[in-house]
Amino acid sequence: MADQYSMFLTTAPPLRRGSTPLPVKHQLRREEAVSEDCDWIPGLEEPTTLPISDTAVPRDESFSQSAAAQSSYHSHGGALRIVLLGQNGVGKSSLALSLAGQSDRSLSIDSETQACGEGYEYTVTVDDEDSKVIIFDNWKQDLSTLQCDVCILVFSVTDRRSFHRTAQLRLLLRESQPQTPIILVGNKSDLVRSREISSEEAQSSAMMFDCLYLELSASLEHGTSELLEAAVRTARGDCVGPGWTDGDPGAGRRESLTSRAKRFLAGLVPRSYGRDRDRDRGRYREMSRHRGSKILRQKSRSCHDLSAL
Ligand SMILES: Nc1nc2c(ncn2[C@@H]2O[C@H](COP(=O)(O)OP(=O)(O)OP(=O)(O)O)[C@@H](O)[C@H]2O)c(=O)[nH]1
Repeated sequence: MADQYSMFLTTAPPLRRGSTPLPVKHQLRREEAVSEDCDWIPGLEEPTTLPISDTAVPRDESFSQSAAAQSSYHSHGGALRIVLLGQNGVGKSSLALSLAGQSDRSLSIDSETQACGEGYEYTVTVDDEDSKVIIFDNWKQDLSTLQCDVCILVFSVTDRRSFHRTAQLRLLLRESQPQTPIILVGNKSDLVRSREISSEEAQSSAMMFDCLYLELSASLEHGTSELLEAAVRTARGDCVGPGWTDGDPGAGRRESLTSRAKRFLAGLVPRSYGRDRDRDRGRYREMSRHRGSKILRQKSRSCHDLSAL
């Protein structure tokens, strides 16, 4: 009995002060515990207490270790490396193929990535500038060793779990790859009836993580050219933030946390509220000018113009 007790003492984990922040992996587990509809990804449950930079990275089918090349784009002849990450079945492969069909270059498989059975290399022209691009749709390396110029996190708008998965991936990336720019992509926008994630929800989420959100359909090739352009600009370092629009003079500047928070809150208010209020005010002024305020004071009983009530 005494031996058992001493064994317990030697193997028990060290006590953690309440004020000590939990490792990200544990935070994610806690998040799962309080979330009703977010299933935990089995690959993240591997028993380990090592820091995330060592082992605590997702290991689903897209994340198994491999000896594939992992050098930065500088050692890839200046090619911009774009990686697609996301839950299985969200359409990463379809998207990679669709992106490959979006430029006027001849598609070819890069010799190095061909050996890994993944990756498409081609040249694309964005903003009158040619760029060599390599797209990986099935990154098989440890996430902490990921070296790319932009990371596209893909979820399916018809699958809430895949949306939560991108949130988990964003946390892991921010932890291990804080400099890697991220673009959030909601795929399968063509499946309107089975949609589970609204554009507003995804947009708000993207704002909180300071990344661009794009919605598209890889099957219909709708929105994929916009994604390719945004990915190339981001990879080049031409900042494409959440508030970025084509030709925006503010492009390249980082938005302050305050204005991001404001826009996030604005996204939570029903969009029609402000519009309708302004429209009604405008209508009131218009009517006052043409018909006189006397008419407005008479409340209409007509069902055709409820705004007069
Ligand atoms: N309706 C619709 N279906 C899509 C779209 N994109 C992909 N799919 C379908 O979703 C399924 C999964 O697509 P994949 O491209 O294999 O998804 P993946 O993320 O690469 O999956 P894994 O290789 O398992 O990681 C396929 O049946 C595709 O045809 C889309 O935009 N709309």
